[in-house]
Amino acid sequence: MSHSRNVSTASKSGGPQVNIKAAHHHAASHNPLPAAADYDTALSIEARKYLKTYGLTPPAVDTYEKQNKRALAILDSRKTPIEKYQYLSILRSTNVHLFYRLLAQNVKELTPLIYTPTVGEACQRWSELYTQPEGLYLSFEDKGHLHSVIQNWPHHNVDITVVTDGSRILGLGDLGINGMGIPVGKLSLYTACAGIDPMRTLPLTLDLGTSNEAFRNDPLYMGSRREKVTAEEEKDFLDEMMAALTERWPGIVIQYEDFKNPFPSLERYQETYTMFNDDIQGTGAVILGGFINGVKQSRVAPKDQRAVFLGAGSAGVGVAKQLTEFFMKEGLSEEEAKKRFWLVDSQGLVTSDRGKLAEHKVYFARDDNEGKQYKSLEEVVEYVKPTILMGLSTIGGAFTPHILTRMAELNDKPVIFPLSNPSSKSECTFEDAIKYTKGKCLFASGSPFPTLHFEGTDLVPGQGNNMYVFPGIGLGAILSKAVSVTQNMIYASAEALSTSLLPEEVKANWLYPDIRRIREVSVEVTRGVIRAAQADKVDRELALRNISDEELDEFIRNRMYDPYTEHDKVNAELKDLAQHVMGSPMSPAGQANGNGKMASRPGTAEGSK
Ligand SMILES: NC(=O)c1ccc[n+]([C@@H]2O[C@H](COP(=O)([O-])OP(=O)(O)OC[C@H]3O[C@@H](n4cnc5c(N)ncnc54)[C@H](O)[C@@H]3O)[C@@H](O)[C@H]2O)c1
Ligand SMILES: O=C(O)C[C@H](O)C(=O)O
Ligand SMILES: [Mg+2]
Repeated sequence: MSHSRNVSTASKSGGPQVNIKAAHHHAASHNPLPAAADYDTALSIEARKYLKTYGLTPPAVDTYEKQNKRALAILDSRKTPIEKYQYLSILRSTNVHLFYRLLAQNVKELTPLIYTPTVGEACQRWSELYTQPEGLYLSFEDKGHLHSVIQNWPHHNVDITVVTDGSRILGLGDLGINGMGIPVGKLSLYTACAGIDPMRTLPLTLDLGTSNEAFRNDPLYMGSRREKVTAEEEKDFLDEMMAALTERWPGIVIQYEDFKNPFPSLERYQETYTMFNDDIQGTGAVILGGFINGVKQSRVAPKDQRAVFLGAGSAGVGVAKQLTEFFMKEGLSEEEAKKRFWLVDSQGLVTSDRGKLAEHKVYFARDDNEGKQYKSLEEVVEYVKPTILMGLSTIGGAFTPHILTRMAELNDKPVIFPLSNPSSKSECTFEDAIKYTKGKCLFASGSPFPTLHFEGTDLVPGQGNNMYVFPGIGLGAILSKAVSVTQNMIYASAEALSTSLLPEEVKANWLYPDIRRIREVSVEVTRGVIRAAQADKVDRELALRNISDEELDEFIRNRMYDPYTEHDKVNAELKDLAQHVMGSPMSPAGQANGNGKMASRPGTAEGSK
C-alpha cells in the first residue's frame, strides 16, 4: 500500500494536510462512491485552486480539531441512533478522512452507531432510507455477465471485499439486498480497526432473491422480488463471482458474511481462493480468544468444562469447533474434546437419534442421551449442569433469570456469553447476567452493553464480537499475500487476541482488550496471522519471513492507512509536483500554463500501486 502516487497539500504551519488524489479521480469520473476529501474544508487555499474547488467551500481553512468538533456537535444534535448513522454515512462519502479521524478518536462511542446494534436497524430500513451508492450489487439476472458488472466498480485497486447475500443479517433474518449495511459496516471496521485503505475496499451484496415476503411485497424494496434462488443456482452464481473477482483483482481477500447456510461455500472455496467465513471462523476465533482468558480466571480445566450452546448454526458450530481445537491442544483427545459440548437448536438438544440433522450439526450430535430428548434450555441446563452458556440463537432474552440464577448455583464463575446480535437479540443483558449471578459470571456479549455499577465497583462488559479478529485476519492475508486462509491462521488470530491484553486489563479480569486500543491489538493479530501463513507456506510475500517480530510489527504499522498521517507521507511529493507543474508558489488553477488548462499531473492517476 505505497502511497507514492498520491499527492497532498499542507498548510504552511504544519496544519491539516489533505490527500487530493481521489479528488482528481472524482472530478474526472463523477464517481459518487466514497472518495477522499474532495471538498475537505481542511484543504489549503493552494490545494483548492489546484483542484479547481476554490470557491466551492467556505473560505476559511479548518483545522482537524475544528472539523471534529463540528462533526461531533452535529452528531450530538441528531436524536436517534439511525439519524446519527445517516449523518456518519454521509460524512464517510463526502470526507472519508474526516470520518476515520472521528472514528479513531471515538471508536468506543461511534462503533455502536456505525455497527451493531444500529446497523441492524439500518439494514431493516435500507430501502426506505436509501440515499447514495455505497457498494456493488450483483444480481442473479447478471449471471453470465458478472465480470462486466464488476468492471463498473470505479476504484482500480481492491484489497478486500466483504460479501453477503443478505439471507441471515445478524439475528434479524433474511433482509435481501437491505443487507448491504453489513459489508459497508464491516469494511468501515476494517479501516478503523486495522487500517485497510478505505479506497481499496469493496462492499458487495448479492441479489439472489429473498425469502422475506414482507420485503417482496414492499413497494419501496430495492431488490428483485423473486424467491430466493436454489442452493444449486447459488453455487453456480458464486463460482462465477469468485472467478470474476479474482480475475479483476488477483490478490483480493474475500470475506463471506451473513449467509444463511455458509458451510458449503467455505468448504468449496477455502483452499482455492483467499477467502474465509467470518461468522464461522471469525466468530470461532474471537470467542476462543476471550475464552482462553476466561479459563484462566475460572480455573476449570478443559476436561471439566461443560459447554451448552443455544444455537447450532454457523456461529454456534464455528465457535464449538474452535473451542474443540483448543481443548485438543490442551491435551484432550478429539473424542473427549467434542464431548464437552451440548448444542441446542430450535428443536432442542441436538442428538443423533432425534431425526435427520443438518450436516453441520452431525459432528456435535450427542449419542449419550439414552433415548431421551431435551426440548427446552432449562431442561438441558438441569441435565448437563454446564460451566459455560453460549448464546448464538438469535433469541433475545433466552437466558432467563431462572437459568442465570441456576448457572451461579452450579459454578463459582459461570461463563455467560450471550452473543447474538443486535442488542435486541442478545440472550440476556449485562445487567441481568450480573444481577442473577450476583456478579459472579465471566461475561461477553456480541453487541455492546454499558458499564454497570455493582456493589461499589464499575463492571465493564466484554464484547465478544468478531470485530476483534476479522480486521487482523484480513490484513494478515493481504500483507502476506496469502494464497488461502488456513485454519492455523484463524487459530493464530485467537491466540494473538488472547495475549494482547495489557497487565492492567488482565488484573481487572477483562476477557478482551479495551476497544480503544483496537489498532494496536490488530497489529498483534495481524502478526500472528502472517506468522501462521508462513508456517503453512501459503504466503507469497517471502521477504517477511526473515524479519523479526519487532520489524514485522513496524512493517504492519507502516502499511496501515492512518487518516491523520496519511498526508504527511506524500506531502513532499506535492511540493515537488507543484514546482514541476506550475512553478512555485502555486498559482491559481486555470492559470497554470497560460491557456486556462491544467498541465497533466504525473502520479495522480489510479491503478499503479
Ligand atoms: N458475536 C459475534 O461476533 C457473532 C458472530 C456471528 C454471529 N453472531 C450472532 O449469532 C446469531 C446466530 O448466527 P448464525 O450465523 O449462527 O445463524 P444461523 O441461522 O446459522 O443459526 C441460528 C441457530 O439458532 C437456532 N435457533 C433458532 N431459534 C431457536 C430457539 N428458539 N431456541 C434454540 N435455538 C434456536 C437455530 O436452530 C440455529 O441453529 C445471530 O444473532 C448473529 O448475529 C454473533
Ligand atoms: O456482525 C456482527 O456484529 C457479528 C457477526 O458477524 C454477526 O453476524 O452477528
Ligand atoms: Mg456476521
